[in-house]
Amino acid sequence: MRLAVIPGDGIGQEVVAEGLKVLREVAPDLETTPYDLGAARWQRTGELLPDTVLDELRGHDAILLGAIGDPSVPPGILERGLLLRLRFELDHHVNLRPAKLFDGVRGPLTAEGPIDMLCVREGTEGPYVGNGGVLRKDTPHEIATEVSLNTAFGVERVVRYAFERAVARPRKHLTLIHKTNVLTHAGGLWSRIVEEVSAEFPDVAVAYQHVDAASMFFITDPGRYDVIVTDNLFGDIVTDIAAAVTGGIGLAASGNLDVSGTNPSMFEPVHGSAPDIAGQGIADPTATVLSVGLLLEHLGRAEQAKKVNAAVAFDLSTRDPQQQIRTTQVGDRLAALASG
Ligand SMILES: NC(=O)c1ccc[n+]([C@@H]2O[C@H](COP(=O)([O-])OP(=O)(O)OC[C@H]3O[C@@H](n4cnc5c(N)ncnc54)[C@H](O)[C@@H]3O)[C@@H](O)[C@H]2O)c1
Ligand SMILES: CC(C)[C@H](C(=O)O)[C@@H](O)C(=O)O
Ligand SMILES: [Mg+2]
Repeated sequence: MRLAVIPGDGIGQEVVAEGLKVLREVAPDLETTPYDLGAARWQRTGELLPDTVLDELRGHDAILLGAIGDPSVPPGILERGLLLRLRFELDHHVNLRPAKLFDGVRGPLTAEGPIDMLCVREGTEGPYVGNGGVLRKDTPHEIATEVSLNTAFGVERVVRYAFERAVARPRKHLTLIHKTNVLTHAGGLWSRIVEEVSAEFPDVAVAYQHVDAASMFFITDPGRYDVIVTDNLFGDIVTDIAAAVTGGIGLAASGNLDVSGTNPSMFEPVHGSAPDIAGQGIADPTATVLSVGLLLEHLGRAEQAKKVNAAVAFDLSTRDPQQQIRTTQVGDRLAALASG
């Protein structure tokens, strides 16, 4: 099996090195090919994602990505031209983001009790599609639009995936998060499709919350959530909140999935390139290592994934929260634990 590796920018480089350390311990047969994509390549050559590289990536079984984005590049160039282009071209319609409070991890909340949610964020539509523009530029009457695109096809496939995940979990509970009281066109489509698909999953209890109220409950009562399904932008925002309440963005893993299996799925930490700490060796690589766990699970290597997840769970249960993270030390420890 072949894995493409895109370390990308900032701490992406640092955390991917540690993710690979762990991967090599549990899956030494996985062949890895590094790809130099990101700010440095763009600065050097003006290239973001050449078509030839995209074609090569398609030939892999999966992709591991660190982070994309750099302060030296105007906002959006790398994010849209590289990261989102990968997600769109490879039809990563499910952006899967688990958020679990591991034993031994103290979140910032006073609320007690387990947190174990699985956010199914739509990945190829919504306001992310670039459907907009600017009129009367540089006048006092400038108008900017960013229109959210929601197709019945796109919503149905992500909603169906969320139900399939929910029915396989003990609580069998699914929450749709949207803003149907204001975004009535898109919200109406999402609500209707959830209702329709729910008829095929009578064992799954369905709840609905507006995204503003949900953002509050993520902090006051996160234990109420099991599986969540939501659109691309709401999903981006609530998964950073979910990460914060489960110990921080350094622990949050994700998978961008083409559920049909036509294209390679891509696994990455939820966090970005963190320019504020890049190069200091203090980024937590755990989110990347957990993303490696998701990747192995996706490739049907459940035993190897279990080793990775168990290594993280043990390490987190024994970490001293007062001690400053050293990226390479965490990676070394996780690799040693995973190999045992
Ligand atoms: N998937 C991605 O590649 C991705 C995701 C988010 C942001 N970005 C990009 O990254 C750049 C920076 O964005 P941002 O600052 O809004 O978000 P960010 O996630 O990079 O950083 C937010 C905060 O979290 C901290 N942080 C992030 N990851 C950490 C880790 N592993 N360990 C410890 N602390 C960590 C950072 O130091 C920072 O204080 C931007 O260019 C943005 O577009 C990329
Ligand atoms: C960098 C950006 C395009 C990306 C997103 O919004 O999806 C990031 O915030 C994420 O969560 O992966
Ligand atoms: Mg985000």
